[in-house]
Amino acid sequence: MAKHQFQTEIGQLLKLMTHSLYSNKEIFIRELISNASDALDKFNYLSLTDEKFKEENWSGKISIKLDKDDNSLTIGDNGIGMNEEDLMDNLGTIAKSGTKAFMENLTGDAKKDSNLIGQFGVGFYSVFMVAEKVDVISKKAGEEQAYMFSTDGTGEYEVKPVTKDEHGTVIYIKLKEDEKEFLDKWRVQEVVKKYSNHIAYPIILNYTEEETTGEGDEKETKTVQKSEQINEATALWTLPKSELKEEDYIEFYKTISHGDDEPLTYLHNKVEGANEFTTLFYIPKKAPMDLYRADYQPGVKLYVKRVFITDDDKELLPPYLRFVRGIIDSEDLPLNVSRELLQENRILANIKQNSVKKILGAIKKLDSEKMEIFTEQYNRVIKEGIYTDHTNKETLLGIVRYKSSSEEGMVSLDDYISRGDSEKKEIYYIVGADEKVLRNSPLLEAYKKANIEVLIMDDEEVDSIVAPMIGSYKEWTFKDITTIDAPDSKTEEEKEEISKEFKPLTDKIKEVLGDEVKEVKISTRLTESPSCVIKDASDPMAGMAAMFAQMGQEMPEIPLILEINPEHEMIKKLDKVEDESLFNDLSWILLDSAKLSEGLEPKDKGAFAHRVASLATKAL
Ligand SMILES: Nc1ncnc2c1ncn2[C@@H]1O[C@H](COP(=O)(O)OP(=O)(O)OP(=O)(O)O)[C@@H](O)[C@H]1O
Repeated sequence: MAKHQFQTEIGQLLKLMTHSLYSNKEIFIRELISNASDALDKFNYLSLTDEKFKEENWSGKISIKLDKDDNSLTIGDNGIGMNEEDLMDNLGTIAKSGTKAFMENLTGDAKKDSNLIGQFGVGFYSVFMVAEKVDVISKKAGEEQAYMFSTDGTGEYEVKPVTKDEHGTVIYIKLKEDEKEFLDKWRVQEVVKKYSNHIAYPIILNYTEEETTGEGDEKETKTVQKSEQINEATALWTLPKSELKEEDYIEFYKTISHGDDEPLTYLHNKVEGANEFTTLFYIPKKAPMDLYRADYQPGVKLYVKRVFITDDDKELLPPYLRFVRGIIDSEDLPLNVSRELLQENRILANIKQNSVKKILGAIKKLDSEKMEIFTEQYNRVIKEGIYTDHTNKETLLGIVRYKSSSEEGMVSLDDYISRGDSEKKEIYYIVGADEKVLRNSPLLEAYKKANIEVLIMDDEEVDSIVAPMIGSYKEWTFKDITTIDAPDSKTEEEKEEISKEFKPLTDKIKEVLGDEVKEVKISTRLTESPSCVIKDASDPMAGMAAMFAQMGQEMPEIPLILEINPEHEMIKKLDKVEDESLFNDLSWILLDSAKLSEGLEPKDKGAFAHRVASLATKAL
């Protein structure tokens, strides 16, 4: 018999499970039933679409057997089953994306780790919280040979051929001494009812009971085998909303998410008419671990008339809604709809469109406390949606939140608008990587002085691409404050006059800085700082910067314009400096310190430091 080593990550996971960081041991039943139900779904589909698997009288069921004498619990299904390779691939390794990240996040802090496990969903391995030894006996539908996968959860497993009549899987669990509660009929029934009541297949509990018959001398006690169905066996989403309680939805969510968290919100809709379908969607409280992985696992399952079709179609919802979990069940799609052609299917396109509207509607309706959680977890993917989903852009703009120069926390665009100038209808923003740098940017000074709110977009990677293409929201135009004239109270004539007055000075600074700046001009946007740099919005490259960033290429250098504050002491004095080398040093310092305030680097950091030191010495 071949012995195999578990993949390293599984070894770690098993250790965690056997030491049971997870307070909720009963969930192993939920996980095994959920796997059985998936296996039944898969066979059900085959039996309806593939001649080879059309069996007379097949009806999927899950059985649970309790054996007190043997101290064991067995869970079986007559589903798709696994062959030798499947057993090793599915149970001996974890292919699931995000596993590595999950393992890396483990800290050894039991409380934190158990939360993480809840989020990760441990599936089959949860059995090791209660098992001393596990045998998985399985026969794949359409194949002759059955196999047994055995392990005691200590790092090794064995696989050997065995005999088994029916296709499907039987999991024999030898319970640890102190886990006898799971041999109790009532306890198991309670757990099944709690989590798996609405699994679509019947769950049959087999157990023994002492039965006494007769009276007096005739009295006889016998152990009798009993068998009863302990769940409702109706898919939850097929039931009318009026029959379902919040806790039903929550427990069902735990089953499909394999976690212990409650969802942030859920929405259940039955659509009737030309196209009939039911959707049940959940928004998790915590973003899935693989949210930013290209190989993320989609969270929505497609059913056709209650027959499972796929859980691996990334097109059921737009990619930016990849955090949504749930079910789409269509009455109109053909059962044998080709999975490759799903994308082009008009019925499905219609369902998708409707689903997106419903999901976004539900998000918009979240109360402020839940919205805060939502923003924390999903703001970034909502921005992705703004960029990619033109149909729903306006709704998504109603959901996205930004930091603000005048308000605490995250603000909505609607709130911004309610505080803004309804004549001008402009939404001001500044993008950069560092919130602190942005908040202290000299470019903000004039806005602060004029009491104008500016959105602080500090998720540069995303915002620098998304913000410039927003255009407008509710007819309010987005304006990047680094590329527009600042608000001020001076008239054009006044500005011209000051510019003229300072022209000799700005010309002289430009001469010193040469090609480092495109232009030096007088600023009306500054109140406290002597200078600032802005990007030249008229440069064709400025408009293309977002495109470069999106293609993952380095941004082309956009020429900078140096603006100086004519009211500032330094500028007033600089106008009178006659010492040429001092004038040069001060000109460079004006530019380099302005760059630093915007999070940009001086061209020659050494020279900058040297100039500052030499000036400081002079000042002493
Ligand atoms: N009863 C079963 N019948 C057939 N295949 C099974 C059965 N139980 C498990 N498997 C296979 O083993 C794989 C691993 O199961 P496991 O519960 O660890 O993870 P999962 O179900 O894929 O993930 P998650 O539990 O997070 O959904 C399953 O994807 C499935 O292919």
